[in-house]
Amino acid sequence: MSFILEVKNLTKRFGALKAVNGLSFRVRQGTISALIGPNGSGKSTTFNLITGHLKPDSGTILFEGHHLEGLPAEEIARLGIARTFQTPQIFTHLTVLENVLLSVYQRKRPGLLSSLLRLPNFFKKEKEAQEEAFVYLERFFLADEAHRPAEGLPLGKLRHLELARALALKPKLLLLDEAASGLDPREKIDLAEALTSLPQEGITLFWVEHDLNLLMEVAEEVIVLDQGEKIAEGPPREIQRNPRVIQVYLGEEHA
Ligand SMILES: Nc1ncnc2c1ncn2[C@@H]1O[C@H](COP(=O)(O)OP(=O)(O)OP(=O)(O)O)[C@@H](O)[C@H]1O
Repeated sequence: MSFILEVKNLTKRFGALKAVNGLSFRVRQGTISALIGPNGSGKSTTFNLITGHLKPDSGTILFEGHHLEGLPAEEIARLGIARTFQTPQIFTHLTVLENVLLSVYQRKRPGLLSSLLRLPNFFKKEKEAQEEAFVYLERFFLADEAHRPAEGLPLGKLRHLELARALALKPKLLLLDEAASGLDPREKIDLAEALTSLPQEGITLFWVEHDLNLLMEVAEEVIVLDQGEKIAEGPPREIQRNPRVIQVYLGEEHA
């Protein structure tokens, strides 16, 4: 199996702090891989470097052989990387359906002229886009809420909506930044069920999550960070009994 993402010697400093320090790892295509570590260990910074929201000081990031370092976030998204955020990024003044439609349009980029003139082709494309958006809404249990404003949705629904938006971009790699945070146990199970089938559809998941029990259930490979450095990597069963990982997490509990 090939690697969809290869990170080598990645470093990001904020002043004197090395938030990510000489980090190297690879993510296999078609898997669920997890990135874990205590608070402040560099997980979100790593995600931000991969998606172009931050520029690395040094190191390389290869996505399907393309160098990502230095590329703008929009270009990286176009190559096939989508993400979700710790705080869901939703257009609250738009309806649930419109939020997902934006992603569908972003991918399809219908001809501007045909949209402006509302040519017959425009209405056909509009209908197709709506049908497509509903596929994602149904997948994340949002079809009944399609026409209500996103504002006021409970957190669980907002997380689902953000996932629907991300998947409507048809990414090859989806980075999940605490997608289960704030969800109740039932919602977490629904979320895990909706996400674990994605690798069979060719979508690779790279997942940061504080709920380690959830990740250990779904991930095939786990990378562990501490103070910006990789301290362990391997299948969940090995990671759970790795003395260094246990020490770091015990240290966090007693902090
Ligand atoms: N924009 C920034 N400016 C300055 N320091 C930052 C910035 N972003 C992150 N940091 C610092 O870099 C370190 C790594 O932060 P990061 O958010 O990547 O960790 P994390 O593992 O995602 O943490 P958490 O689990 O709490 O979300 C922390 O010490 C943090 O305070």
